[in-house]
Amino acid sequence: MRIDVVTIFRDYLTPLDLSLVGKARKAGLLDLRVHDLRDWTSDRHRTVDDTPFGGGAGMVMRPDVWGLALDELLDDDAHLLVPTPSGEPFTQRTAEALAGEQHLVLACGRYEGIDARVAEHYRSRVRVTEYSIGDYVLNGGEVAALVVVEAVARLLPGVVGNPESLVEESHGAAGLLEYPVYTKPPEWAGLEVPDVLLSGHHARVARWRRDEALARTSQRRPDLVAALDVAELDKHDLAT
Ligand SMILES: OB(O)c1ccc2cc[nH]c2c1
Repeated sequence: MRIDVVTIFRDYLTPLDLSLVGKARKAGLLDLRVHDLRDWTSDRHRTVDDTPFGGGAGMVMRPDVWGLALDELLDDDAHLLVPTPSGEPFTQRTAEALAGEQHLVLACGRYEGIDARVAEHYRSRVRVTEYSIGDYVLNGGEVAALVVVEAVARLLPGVVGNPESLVEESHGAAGLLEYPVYTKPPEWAGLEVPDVLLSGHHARVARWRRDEALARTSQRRPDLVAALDVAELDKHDLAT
């Protein structure tokens, strides 16, 4: 997979040189390129923004500069992703779908956002998705780009050491939050590990984990309970 990220703050993306994503890049599992939008400017001040039509506070990112960048980076099979607080929710299902694609291009906005004609223009050429990572507002798209790249990259074959660890995560195929996890020591701060986890009885452990996942989901995310797919619970041995 190739991922291009376009930003005016390249240093925001340096965490992608680290840990699993960094190792995946070095191993050739992910071709990630970070670009400075200002490289497509031609004026002395390398200007990427201007005042908004219709008035109002702040500045808007210019479509002409973005157009030069995206014309160069987008090929026909690319998927243009534009982080924005006004986008559709980015979820684990979104990450799973994107992990099967060949080329993602992330356009990181700043200021009051990118001129709306950019997304409109490229919809005639490539898939364009404006997405939100949550109901809060950041100062730009770079953090959202970090979220998307990590959520997608970890699903690529070979990136996570043990693919089994992807199966029972929160928001997995069964749609549940993950059960609580424990490790040594068996007692800490006067708190003990649940006996069932020390029993060596795998069926009981699986049942306990299913029950805990359901309880946690009901308590913390009742909205997810409504969407639960019982068939999926059966598949993942999370049914009764
Ligand atoms: O909250 B966000 O994910 C987000 C995304 C893009 C821009 C551009 C200017 N502010 C932004 C916020």
